[in-house]
Amino acid sequence: MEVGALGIIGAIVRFGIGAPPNCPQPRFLRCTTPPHMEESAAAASTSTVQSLDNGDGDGEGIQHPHPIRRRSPAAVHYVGPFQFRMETPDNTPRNILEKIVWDKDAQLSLMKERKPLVVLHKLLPQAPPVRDFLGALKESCNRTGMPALIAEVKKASPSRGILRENFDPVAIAQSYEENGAACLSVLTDEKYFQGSFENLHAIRSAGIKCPLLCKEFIIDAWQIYYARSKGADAILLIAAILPDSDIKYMIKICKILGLAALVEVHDEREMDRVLAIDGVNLIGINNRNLETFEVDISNTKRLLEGERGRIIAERDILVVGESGLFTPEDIAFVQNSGVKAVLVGESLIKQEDPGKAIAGLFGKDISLRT
Ligand SMILES: O=P(O)(O)OC[C@@H](O)[C@@H](O)c1c[nH]c2ccccc12
Repeated sequence: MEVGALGIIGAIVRFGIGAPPNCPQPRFLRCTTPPHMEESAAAASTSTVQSLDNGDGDGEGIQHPHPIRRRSPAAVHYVGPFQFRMETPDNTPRNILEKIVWDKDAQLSLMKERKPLVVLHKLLPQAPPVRDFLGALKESCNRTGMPALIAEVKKASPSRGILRENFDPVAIAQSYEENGAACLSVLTDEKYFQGSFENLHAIRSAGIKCPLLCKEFIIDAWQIYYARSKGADAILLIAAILPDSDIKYMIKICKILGLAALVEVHDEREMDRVLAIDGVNLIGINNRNLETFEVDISNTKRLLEGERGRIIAERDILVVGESGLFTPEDIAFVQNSGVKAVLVGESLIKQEDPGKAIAGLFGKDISLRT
């Protein structure tokens, strides 16, 4: 029952009430330990439950500070026969990325109930064999002398709305492949990007040879197994939403499953965190700030300058320039900054034939026909 009376709320805020049974708990990140990972995860001390900032702003309790919080449930307050939830800064998402992650958390609980990890694990032998995502990027880059293309199958986005009304994911994927894409990225988030795991599965089942990146907001190891069961060859790990320990742990799972992990960063701080993690061989620099949607392609250049660029070259890490690439000049700009691959959605998907648009974007035909 809703209580509109500000007076009551004011009184509660002022005087407080006894903590109800489900009062907000300290926030936790939860990461499921798959059955066969238990030992190695423990051995590597990549703990499966990490505490975050306790919220008082003094940094105490921070193990892996990052700005995206997990949802803490709104406290239910009781005033006589009334019951209501109070909106507080703790249970209201601060930006779109946080909202996406909180919604994902809720959806995931349902999906995991329907298909627990032990069940999912048993389905994996039936999944199509993994393809070499990183190898395909390197091969394409060597062949064309230009950044390899990861072309994105993307119907909509929260910043741009619907990008393409007449959306046939398999036809788009085929056209991308014929016209020189090295790999494909398939959005699977339904609520904000109108993607689906069915699209990923359909593309994989249609005989597409390009390795597939499952473009998802991964916050739980369960999703990696699910992506593999639907035919993914690579997954995305977004540094802005994952603590270092989860990134390390998830990279290990990817290794076991033979998947490539594209670790996405947006700023220097995230880049430095990721460079401190062993086993990272594929980094994406997102030119779009996922919290504000601002796009600036010079972000790619900035993050590859100086010491960071040197470390990346020394370790032979392949870097992908992501988002906001529209012209051959944009491609040349990120190539000169040091990327060996680009991830492109909007500028291709909006064209009548997204595959044919590739030659326009690169300023030349990069298909195998040449
Ligand atoms: O459509 P664009 O501007 O070409 O961007 C593609 C891709 O980089 C973008 O979709 C993306 C990059 N990282 C993400 C993380 C989640 C969702 C989407 C993304």
